[in-house]
Amino acid sequence: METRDTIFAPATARGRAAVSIIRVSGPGADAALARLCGAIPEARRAVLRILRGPEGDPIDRALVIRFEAGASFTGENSFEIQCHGGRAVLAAVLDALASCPGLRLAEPGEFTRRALENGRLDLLEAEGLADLVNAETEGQRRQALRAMRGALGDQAAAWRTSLIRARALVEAVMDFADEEVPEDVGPEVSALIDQTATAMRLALAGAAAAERVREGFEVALVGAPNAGKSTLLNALARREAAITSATAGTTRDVIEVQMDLRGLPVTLLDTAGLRETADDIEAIGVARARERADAADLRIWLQAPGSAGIAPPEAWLREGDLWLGSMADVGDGPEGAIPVSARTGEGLDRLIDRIASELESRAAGASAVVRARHRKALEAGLAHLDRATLWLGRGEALLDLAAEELRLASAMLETLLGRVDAERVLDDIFAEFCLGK
Ligand SMILES: Nc1nc2c(c(=O)[nH]1)N(C=O)[C@@H](CNc1ccc(C(=O)N[C@@H](CCC(=O)O)C(=O)O)cc1)CN2
Ligand SMILES: Nc1nc2c(ncn2[C@@H]2O[C@H](COP(=O)(O)OP(=O)(O)OP(=O)(O)O)[C@@H](O)[C@H]2O)c(=O)[nH]1
Ligand SMILES: [Mg+2]
Repeated sequence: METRDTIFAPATARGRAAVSIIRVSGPGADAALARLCGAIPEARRAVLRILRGPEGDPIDRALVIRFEAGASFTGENSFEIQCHGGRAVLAAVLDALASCPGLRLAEPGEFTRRALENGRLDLLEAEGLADLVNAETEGQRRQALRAMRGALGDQAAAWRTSLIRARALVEAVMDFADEEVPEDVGPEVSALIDQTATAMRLALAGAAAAERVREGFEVALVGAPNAGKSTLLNALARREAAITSATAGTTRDVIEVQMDLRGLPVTLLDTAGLRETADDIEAIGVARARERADAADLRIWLQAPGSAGIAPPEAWLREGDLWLGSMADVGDGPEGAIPVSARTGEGLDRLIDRIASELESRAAGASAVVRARHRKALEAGLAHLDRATLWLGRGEALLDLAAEELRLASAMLETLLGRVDAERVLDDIFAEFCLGK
């Protein structure tokens, strides 16, 4: 086996902090540890040591934990330094590590990549781990934790087992083609394929919602100029994110504000007021407003009092979209619209409740298929299963084609689990990781 580099990196964010954690992993870990703090401590036990630089000069008094190969996050010999936070201490510890022979700074995600290569976790779990570190809301945290604990991996492994059995049965029939086949395996093969396909379809049905929870829902504020969209955005964001004015046509660019609505990640979009306009720049803004609102998960149409003529276009409001009577402090809005005043705060809580419960009901349908990569692998797998079923219905001469489709369907599940041609996806996935992860 090739000898690997020993890698190190801060595992905590840089900057002023009480404590910083630095990770070191690889065959040279023990030697580096001895150089930095003398005797090698017992494994998995926090010990307090004076860390020393290459000239023996003290750097810090820090906690050190050593992990042995086979019982560490990466699977390799490794150790952690929990030193005082702050730039100078961190820089000095990193310098001391860099001066150890064979040690180099890790690339983002490299510790997890080694954990994966050493079989400590699979690709789906590594992706879940990345999502957990990136999670900003409760909903994202819960979904990522499920993924990290193997939610989709367990299902995919079970589906793969069923498909391998189905293929073995088909191949047995092929091998016995000239002889008497012991029993009719057709019903069992069909049942295995149908059950697997049904379960995969169910998982796919929840993919869109799961991807939304991972990436965030988009909610667009739309309406005529001066309907109060930007003022409402600012009130919901609790900061002056957008310019507001009594001049119609103030907003041109789409303004995005990230929010946490009851644990769900939401990007709220403020858009240009919709109208026919001779102003070229405003017209671009209006086109962008239409485009983004159309693509958003939810549209909130604002209508100010006395603007009866500018109701939302029929085609616009889709199921779950909301219609607001804005500036409720000034006067009544149209019949059926939810009264809201960004000025007095009237109706804002109710509005947030309505948006949150609409998105919650969508998020409730989320499956473990949280990434486009997973969705595509399952879609491809299902297409192979459909073709397998087709060949199976065409008689014994085409059984080899069915067996091949079953093999390809299992291969898609292996891709999902990262067991085959993972290299290509690994670079993409680990590029999103933080340094030190
Ligand atoms: N200080 C510190 N905190 C941390 C981590 C870390 O590496 N260091 N983690 C890192 O991301 C997370 C915890 N995850 C970990 C996962 C596996 C192992 C580990 O040593 N696994 C061994 C032994 C398992 C056991 O004792 O049960 C193994 O899998 O063989 C350690 C941490 C979050 N908190
Ligand atoms: N009284 C009252 N005035 C409001 C309210 N919301 C907005 N306004 C006023 O209405 C005017 C237009 O508000 P904006 O938020 O800029 O309207 P907009 O929909 O973003 O307009 P465009 O960007 O031009 O499309 C401003 O003068 C706001 O102060 C409200 O709830 N009550
Ligand atoms: Mg505006």
